Amino acid sequence: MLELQNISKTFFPGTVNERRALVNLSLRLEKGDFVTVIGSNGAGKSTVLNAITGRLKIDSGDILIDNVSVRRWPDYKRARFYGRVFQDPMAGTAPDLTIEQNLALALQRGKGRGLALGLNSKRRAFFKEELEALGLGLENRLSARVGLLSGGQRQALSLLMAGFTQPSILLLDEHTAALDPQRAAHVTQLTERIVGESGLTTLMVTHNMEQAIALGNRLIMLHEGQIIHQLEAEEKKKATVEDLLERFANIKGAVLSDKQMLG
Ligand SMILES: Nc1ncnc2c1ncn2[C@@H]1O[C@H](COP(=O)(O)OP(=O)(O)OP(=O)(O)O)[C@@H](O)[C@H]1O
Repeated sequence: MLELQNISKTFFPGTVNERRALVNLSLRLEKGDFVTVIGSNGAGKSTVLNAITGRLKIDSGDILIDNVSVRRWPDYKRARFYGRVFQDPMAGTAPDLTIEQNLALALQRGKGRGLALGLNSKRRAFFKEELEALGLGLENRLSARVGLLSGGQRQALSLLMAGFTQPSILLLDEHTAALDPQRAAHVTQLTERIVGESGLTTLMVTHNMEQAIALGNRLIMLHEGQIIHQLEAEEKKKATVEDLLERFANIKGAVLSDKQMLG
C-alpha cells in the first residue's frame, strides 16, 4: 500500500526560478493496484517518483508505505520497500558484475549482507528458472557480464530484479522508452506478467498512451504537479488514446512529446 497525502514540492522557492513541481497531490494505491501515470513534459511525474524514493525531500504532506510514514526516512532506509526500473537500461544493473552476481545483489537488497553470501547451487537453480521465464536465453549466460547484454535484455533483468524481493511498491520510470518497438513490446509483456503473477503494487510513468491504457487497473494524468484526471477500473477499460489526447488538447500550456502524440 502506498499513500501520498497532500504532498508539495517547490524548487527554488522565493526566487525568479521558482517552480511548483507538486501541489498538494494525494493518491492512494491499495495492495495490488497498478497505476499508470501520464502527463505533459514538466508535469511532475519524475518528481513524484523521486519523492517516494526519498531522492527528493518534499516540503509538506506525508508519504506512507504499508501504513508507515517514511517522509523523514533517508533514501537508503526506504530502499527495501520499493523496486525501481529506470528509463536508462544502464541504470538498473551493475555492468561489471555477472548476471548471477546482479541477481544475488537484488536478492540481498535491503538485508545488509555481502555479495559472497548470495551464491550457492540452490540459488543458481532458482536464478536459472527465473531467467528462463524471461524467454531471452539468459539462463545459459549466468556468468556473462551484464555490460555485454542489449538494452532490452538489461531492462528485462532489471524488472526481474526489481520484482524479486516482492517490494511493497514497484516504480517503473518510463522503463520501455529507450527501447526499439519490438523490445519495448517484449518488456511491456514481461511487465504485465511479472506484476500480474506477483500482484505487485505498481506505479508506472509512461509517455506511451497505448501502454498507459493497456497496462494496469487505474490511470492518472498529471499537469503542473496535480492530478487533473483519473480513470478507475471500468472507465479505464473503455478509454482510448484519442480520449486521452483530447484531454491533453484541452489543457492550456500542456506540451506533448512526439512519442506521446503518436501514442
Ligand atoms: N532538481 C530540480 N531543480 C529544479 N527544478 C526541477 C528539478 N526537478 C524538476 N524540476 C522542475 O519541476 C517540474 C516537474 O518536473 P518533472 O521532472 O517531475 O516533470 P516530468 O513530468 O517528469 O517531465 P518529463 O516528462 O519532461 O520528464 C518541472 O518544471 C521541472 O523543470
